[in-house]
Amino acid sequence: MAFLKVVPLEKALDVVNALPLKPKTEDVPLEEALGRTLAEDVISPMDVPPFDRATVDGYAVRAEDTFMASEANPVRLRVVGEVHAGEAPSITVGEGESVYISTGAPLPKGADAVIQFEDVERVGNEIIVAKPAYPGMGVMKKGADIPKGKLLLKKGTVLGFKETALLSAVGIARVRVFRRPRVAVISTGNEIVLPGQPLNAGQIYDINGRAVADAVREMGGEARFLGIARDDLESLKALILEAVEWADIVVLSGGASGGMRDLTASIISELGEVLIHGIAIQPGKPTIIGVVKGKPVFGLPGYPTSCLTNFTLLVAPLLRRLLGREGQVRKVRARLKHKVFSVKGRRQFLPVKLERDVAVPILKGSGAVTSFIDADGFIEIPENVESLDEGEVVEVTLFG
Ligand SMILES: Nc1nc2c(c(=O)[nH]1)N[C@H]1C(S)=C(S)[C@@H](COP(=O)(O)OP(=O)(O)OC[C@H]3O[C@@H](n4cnc5c(N)ncnc54)[C@H](O)[C@@H]3O)O[C@H]1N2
Ligand code: MOO
Repeated sequence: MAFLKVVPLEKALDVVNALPLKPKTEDVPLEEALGRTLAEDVISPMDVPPFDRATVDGYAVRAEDTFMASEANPVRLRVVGEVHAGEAPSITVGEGESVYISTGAPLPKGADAVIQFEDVERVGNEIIVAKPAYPGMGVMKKGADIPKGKLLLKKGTVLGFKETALLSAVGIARVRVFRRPRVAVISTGNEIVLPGQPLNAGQIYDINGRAVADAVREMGGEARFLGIARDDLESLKALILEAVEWADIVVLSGGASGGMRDLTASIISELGEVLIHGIAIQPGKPTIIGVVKGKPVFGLPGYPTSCLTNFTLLVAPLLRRLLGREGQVRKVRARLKHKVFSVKGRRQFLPVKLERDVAVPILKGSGAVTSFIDADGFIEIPENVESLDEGEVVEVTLFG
């Protein structure tokens, strides 16, 4: 077991990458697919529209019958029937004929255009056409919207309302998606109280429990907040054991004082194995990565900004792997608003706010929750770099 034997971030990421977690997939009904990630490409099984369809209410005609039509010499066409949306017309439009058609109805055989009713004069059983129609006028061709066989959505796509609309259009009722990774979340500390309860002297509200659980949900995972473990061995042990029964990943945060971090680490090593205890990063040095009953258990620092930065660095990649979204990290380039100094020997992840293409460093420190909340992302300052200059181009990794 490695008690606070600080390792470089690369080593910690290697350990995370080597964790034996594989994405699982499941079929879900379309009405439950919103926010899920596609586990396979979706090809259109049909043409949309499935038939040549009138786009206006009017008269289906053979365009060539109207080519000579003009105000001076209008063409008269006999109306030989009607076709409405939802019907399958058996009627055929012959030379000199037309059929009344409503928007959305299939074009009858023989016809190749629809003239909207405003543009003709109906006299008894005839229409008077004073302007030529052209083939395809007033018609949406079969497959013009979505052709059969088209690649509609790629594996790894997160389904939003546009995507579920597209799936509806082609009649797909079930989709294969990645199973939501299950993350159990535990806060620790005698001073931590759930919002809604009164604060006694020395107490503060739990931020990390809510934040980690909701970050997991926002990413598409399933989170269960198991509560706050008091700083005693048995209470924490019981919660970790409960967590590994259900979860794919367990995330703990905090623990009053350095002593508690050791307590968390010794419980993990008693129940399983501690793989990492201490990473040369700022914030987030006192981070633990362990395994209990085959499930990864992360012990993140108590400071909310440290906790959430390390969630982003270590836990989020694992969630992306399970969600089939590897590599979907958004980065932008920006210019640093002013000079900043860094901690030597630790790689620093400095929260920044973006104002157009300018990155404004947030210097409240990891003890402030607003360091994280006000930030749009963070910049990375290598261990051997002590400062970055005003105007320097930096790469900002965006949160969320
Ligand atoms: N002597 C030293 N003290 C500290 C050092 C150090 O190097 N030497 N490092 C500081 C840094 S950096 C961090 S990060 C923290 C890490 O401490 P722990 O991970 O053991 O966490 P705690 O001590 O429990 O908590 C730190 C801080 O965060 C608050 N906290 C904890 N959990 C929550 C929660 N769920 N929601 C909101 N806030 C939480 C807790 O009350 C503490 O104020 O250690 C520093 N000290
Ligand atoms: O290690 Mo603490 O997480 O620097 O803020």
